[in-house]
Amino acid sequence: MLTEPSFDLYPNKKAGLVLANFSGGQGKSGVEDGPKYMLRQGLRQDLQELGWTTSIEEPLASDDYEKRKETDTSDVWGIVKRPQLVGEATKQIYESAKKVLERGEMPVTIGGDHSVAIGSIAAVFEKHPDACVLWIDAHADINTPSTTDSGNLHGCPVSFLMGLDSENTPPSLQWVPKCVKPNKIAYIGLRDVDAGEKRILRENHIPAFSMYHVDRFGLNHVIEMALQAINPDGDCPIHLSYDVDAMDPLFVPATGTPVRGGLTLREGLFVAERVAETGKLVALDVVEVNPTLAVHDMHVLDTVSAGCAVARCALGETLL
Ligand SMILES: NC(=[NH2+])NCCC[C@H](N)C(=O)O
Ligand SMILES: [Mn+2]
Ligand SMILES: [Mn+2]
Repeated sequence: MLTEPSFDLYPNKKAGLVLANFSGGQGKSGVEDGPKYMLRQGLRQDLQELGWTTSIEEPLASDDYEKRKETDTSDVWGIVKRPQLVGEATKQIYESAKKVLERGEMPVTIGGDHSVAIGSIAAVFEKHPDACVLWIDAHADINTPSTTDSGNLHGCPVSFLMGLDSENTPPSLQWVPKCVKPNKIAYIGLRDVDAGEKRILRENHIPAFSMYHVDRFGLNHVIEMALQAINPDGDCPIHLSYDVDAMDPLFVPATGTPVRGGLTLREGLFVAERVAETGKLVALDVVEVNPTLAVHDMHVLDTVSAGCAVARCALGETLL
């Protein structure tokens, strides 16, 4: 018995694909090609077959961010790499996601590295201040400019959205609204969390479920606990920010920071299906697909298909 998912916020089933072809939040190139590969894999047709009308936004089309990433070596702020580039790109993504929301469409942001969620989440909270975030990831991405070891901003988006350590926010990211409260974000899939991040999670009492919790309680129960923590009455819009590295590299090999011991492909899709079932999905990010890092074609296909499947499941694909 399968229930046809309803999408309370989008009764007309309209979605806007925000192509966030951006790699500046980390060092490796190739993740900017995620959107291109996922579209080539048929993502747009897939969603249309599920009954969604889709539009496309290309917020980064007017500037060559990849070129600037290669050439502008002066874009640093202490240890933080490319704050100017990330600040500008995420602002563009924010503007596009806002347009999509204003048209009554669901922003489906296709990365790109996970820094792009700064833009999509900022836009969602502006329109829906009561929203909550489910962050599916091997990583917490909650480093601040003071705690980051890598200086990569894809490891920091949550800290900016929460306004943590805001006196150390690079000027180019000071536009980011401090919109996410600690009881409005939950994590599932964590297994590579930096020491400073663990401290932040603990001090702010952020509900964070690692792979240990998935094994201890089972994924179904973990999802219920996560939703209960951030959305106890079940009536808040849910932003699903999905880093494909939450799934095990066996299933999703072509990603920049793979960590073994992750969710199976089925578990990864179940999370998205369960969120669809709530009827409260307000926005989706699918990030960190990096086709360049595949060592053979099968890796590309596995990773890109997994990313597309996450989007289909979140937007209501059922297993009839
Ligand atoms: N979105 C990601 N894949 N993030 C990985 C972050 C890794 C590490 N914690 C860092 O700060 O650099
Ligand atoms: Mn990750
Ligand atoms: Mn991430």
